[in-house]
Amino acid sequence: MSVTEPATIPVALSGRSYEVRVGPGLLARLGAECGLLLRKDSVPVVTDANVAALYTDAVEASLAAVGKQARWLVLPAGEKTKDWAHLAQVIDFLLAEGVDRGDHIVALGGGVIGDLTGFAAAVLKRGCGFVQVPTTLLAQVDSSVGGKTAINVPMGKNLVGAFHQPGLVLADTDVLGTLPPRELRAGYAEVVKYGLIDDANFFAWCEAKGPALLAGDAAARIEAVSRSVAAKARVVAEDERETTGTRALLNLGHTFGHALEAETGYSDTLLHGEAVAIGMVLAARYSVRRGLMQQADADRIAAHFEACDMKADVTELGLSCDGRRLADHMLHDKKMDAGTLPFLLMRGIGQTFLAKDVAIDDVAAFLDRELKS
Ligand SMILES: NC(=O)c1ccc[n+]([C@@H]2O[C@H](COP(=O)([O-])OP(=O)(O)OC[C@H]3O[C@@H](n4cnc5c(N)ncnc54)[C@H](O)[C@@H]3O)[C@@H](O)[C@H]2O)c1
Ligand SMILES: O=C(O)C(=O)C[C@@H](O)[C@H](O)[C@H](O)COP(=O)(O)O
Ligand SMILES: [Zn+2]
Repeated sequence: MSVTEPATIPVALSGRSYEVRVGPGLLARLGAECGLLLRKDSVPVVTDANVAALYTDAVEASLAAVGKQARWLVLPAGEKTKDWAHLAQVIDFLLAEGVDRGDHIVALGGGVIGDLTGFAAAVLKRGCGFVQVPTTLLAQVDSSVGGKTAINVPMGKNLVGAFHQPGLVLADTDVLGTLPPRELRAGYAEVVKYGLIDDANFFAWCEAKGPALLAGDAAARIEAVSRSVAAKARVVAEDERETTGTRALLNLGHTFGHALEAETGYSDTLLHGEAVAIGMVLAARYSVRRGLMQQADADRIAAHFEACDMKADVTELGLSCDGRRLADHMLHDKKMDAGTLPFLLMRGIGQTFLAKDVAIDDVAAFLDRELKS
């Protein structure tokens, strides 16, 4: 077991603050770290089949160490699990387990398990507690923090959900060691996002350390997760429910990205983080088209993803649709407001802002050119 102490990052919300603990060895201490949040002898744990195959024993041992027993619900892995049918399955499981409103359940897995279990916790008896134990880079740097929970529906991504904050987040950076390289890269896109939003120094850090992080550098992983969580915690503390526009900054690349995910059917063809990476490059290029950003900055972003062996260009997806079709997907975006769609654009690296004067027809024309170039 590692002796390195975890970093503790508070998410300061009025009256309901919680901690995100980041570091190696946390999974082995799950039971102890949760402490009084776990009130009963049995602890419902929702996970997916890949994670269960790797970490069942560690979780059971850590709970046994504090006299508790895990009760498992193991779901299929993948984005398609974030749907109505699996939501019903989680809720039926929690009801059968006799979960009360004051209890905490455990979401052990990536963003799919976290979003789904968090949403189930939000609606179970009008809200029970939950602990996020994120096991992907994406979930550690982004989805486990901030309380956005949701499922996908045929009309679009995350269209049914709730804001429901976890009671605790435990990000064990050791578990990233078993994550497939493709998933690691997808999660890394959301790390780079924080640099692009408002921290050019962090983007430069990504350029310097990203390849090492992806290759397995443990210190770089801990630093990336800690800095990303701190950045997200600051934004969420300022605008928990995305009402002032501050939290919308976290959506950089997502309007394009979610449209690409919809077009590829939420399949393994395109992971969320992969869509976000391409979406951020598109946002940068569209910002150049509007005369807001230097071409060199947009090129620098694409070059960084390419240096990390990631797709940066939408043409690499081989889509057969046109720009209008992608723009039509965007009309289901939750940022839509009285017929207009605010867009996250950039004046430079680390200078993202919410533009409210973007015409969807112009975006469709831009995408047409990008898809053909
Ligand atoms: N709520 C939010 O704020 C927020 C933020 C970003 C993304 N999201 C959502 O998160 C989802 C994507 O999450 P994700 O990228 O974590 O995908 P995921 O949950 O599907 O996990 C990716 C894959 O990695 C496997 N896996 C997980 N941990 C592992 C480990 N330690 N070792 C080996 N395999 C492991 C999983 O079984 C799965 O096959 C999307 O639905 C996205 O919309 C939500
Ligand atoms: O936490 C947020 O706020 C985000 O926007 C983080 C995103 O990375 C994440 O993908 C989120 O689920 C997207 O939110 P949505 O409101 O566009 O569904
Ligand atoms: Zn995202």
